[in-house]
Amino acid sequence: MPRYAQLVMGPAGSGKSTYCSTMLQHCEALGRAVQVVNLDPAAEFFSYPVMADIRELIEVDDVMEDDSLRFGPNGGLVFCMEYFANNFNWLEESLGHVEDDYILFDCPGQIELYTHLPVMKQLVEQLQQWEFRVCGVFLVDSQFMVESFKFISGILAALSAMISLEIPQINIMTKMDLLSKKAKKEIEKYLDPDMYSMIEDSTNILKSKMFKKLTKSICGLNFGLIARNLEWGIAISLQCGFKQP
Ligand SMILES: Nc1nc2c(ncn2[C@@H]2O[C@H](COP(=O)(O)OP(=O)(O)OP(=O)(O)O)[C@@H](O)[C@H]2O)c(=O)[nH]1
Repeated sequence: MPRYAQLVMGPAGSGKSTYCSTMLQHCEALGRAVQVVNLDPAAEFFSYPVMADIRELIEVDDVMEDDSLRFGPNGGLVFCMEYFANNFNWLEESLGHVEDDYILFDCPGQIELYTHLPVMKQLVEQLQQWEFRVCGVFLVDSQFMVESFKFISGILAALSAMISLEIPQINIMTKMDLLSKKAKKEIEKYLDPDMYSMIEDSTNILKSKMFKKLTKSICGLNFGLIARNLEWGIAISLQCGFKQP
């Protein structure tokens, strides 16, 4: 039997841990066994039980306090993730070998891990060798997607993770409950975007002529097709128990 894994990715604060905790509750309610692994060596708090926690292997604080390394928070995180990549046997031991596993990996928020550093790709390959079918779940805070140029930057981040990891990926807009009624309506157009009308939106909002021109040329690329192929979904906030403020 194959095993299944979701890599839950996205910028800092986009809702990765909340997604994992909500999925766990949701699957429990459906009677499906799902486990969560924390892969963020800088995590301070999460509200779900973990089957494994990277902080048992290495923690950012320890790396930053090490006088011979002298890393700041970002360098420290990259160091931790490289250390993790050299010690996948820790993960193998922690996961054990139960058939029909379904595991959510709560990943760190540093975007460079998904766009150009090799560690997440190495993790994907390792999981595949252990017979996991791996899927990416890329979260973006919907509040950062309500304007066209922000949407374009969101799809570029998601696209770059998808290309670098080469796995099926679902892209999710989170925190919908925090949007105003108007913004919620607005955001629907991003589910099936028409980049030509977005060019108009962006050029009305942006003040700098150069930035307008750049946004226009980016929209002019075949972004409509890319955005549609990325298949955005919306995290159902009510799953998380959040209420409209
Ligand atoms: N209102 C609302 N708040 C949310 C939602 N999802 C997450 N949050 C809040 O957003 C904050 C960040 O959420 P996390 O789940 O910790 O985000 P993360 O991506 O794991 O954060 P990092 O691990 O720091 O990268 C927390 O205060 C959450 O309670 C949502 O759908 N609605």
